[in-house]
Amino acid sequence: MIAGTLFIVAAPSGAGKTTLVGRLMAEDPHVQHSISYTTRAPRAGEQNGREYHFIDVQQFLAMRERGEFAEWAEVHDNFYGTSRVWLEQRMKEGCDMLLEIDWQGAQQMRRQLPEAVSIFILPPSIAELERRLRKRGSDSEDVIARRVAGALGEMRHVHEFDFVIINNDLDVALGELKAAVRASRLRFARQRARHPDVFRFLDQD
Ligand SMILES: Nc1nc2c(ncn2[C@@H]2O[C@H](COP(=O)(O)OP(=O)(O)O)[C@@H](O)[C@H]2O)c(=O)[nH]1
Ligand SMILES: Nc1ncnc2c1ncn2[C@@H]1O[C@H](COP(=O)(O)OP(=O)(O)O)[C@@H](O)[C@H]1O
Repeated sequence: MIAGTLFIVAAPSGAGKTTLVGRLMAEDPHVQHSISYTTRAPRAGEQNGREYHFIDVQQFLAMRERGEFAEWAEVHDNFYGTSRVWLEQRMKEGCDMLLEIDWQGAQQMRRQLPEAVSIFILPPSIAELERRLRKRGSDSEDVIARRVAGALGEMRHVHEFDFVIINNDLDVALGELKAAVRASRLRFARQRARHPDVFRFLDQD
């Protein structure tokens, strides 16, 4: 059976995960980014089907009801979810998949695929996190305040992750992310050879 590795990247809003993942994808053609569904409004410059599939709450709840999400969560008053069909299809084809999801989604994915590799990105400090959210210029003051207030609660889940990367210097953090991906691929290939039964998630129809 051919199966890819599942990478989960989580971080508080503003830590730099989108920037880091974007750089990783540009350099590593073997990893595919799953495009989540969200009820959040698109930011300036975001395109439907590129950063996210933007849908309304009714559509999201209907998809959730039909079991179409491999995982979903409510984060900062918006719903986010990963398409189950898309994820399973790509992984069965042998693609390495990367999910940029929050800690709640990470917990749900680990229950289904304990071999998933999870990476948590930390900002150097809360003050720097706030500066980065301001610098990004995509959110109102009210939204920034809510994201900063939520960051500590999200960071309490850091110990649940396999790798922790502090995104202080971007190039250093990218190097660590690439090293984590490389190490996990090797470990995953060895595990898969020894314990094919643990990949039952990929065998479900
Ligand atoms: N559980 C889950 N969380 C998601 C998903 N997509 C995005 N998120 C998380 O939702 C949070 C907010 O994302 P977003 O609105 O894009 O803001 P940003 O993190 O500041 O770029 C982040 O923690 C994301 O990782 C998803 O499909 N599932
Ligand atoms: N290492 C870094 N040093 C300084 N600024 C950074 C760094 N990494 C990301 N940023 C900037 O911080 C802001 C938030 O980054 P982003 O990738 O959107 O975060 P997230 O996806 O985690 O919310 C962006 O303006 C980005 O350019």
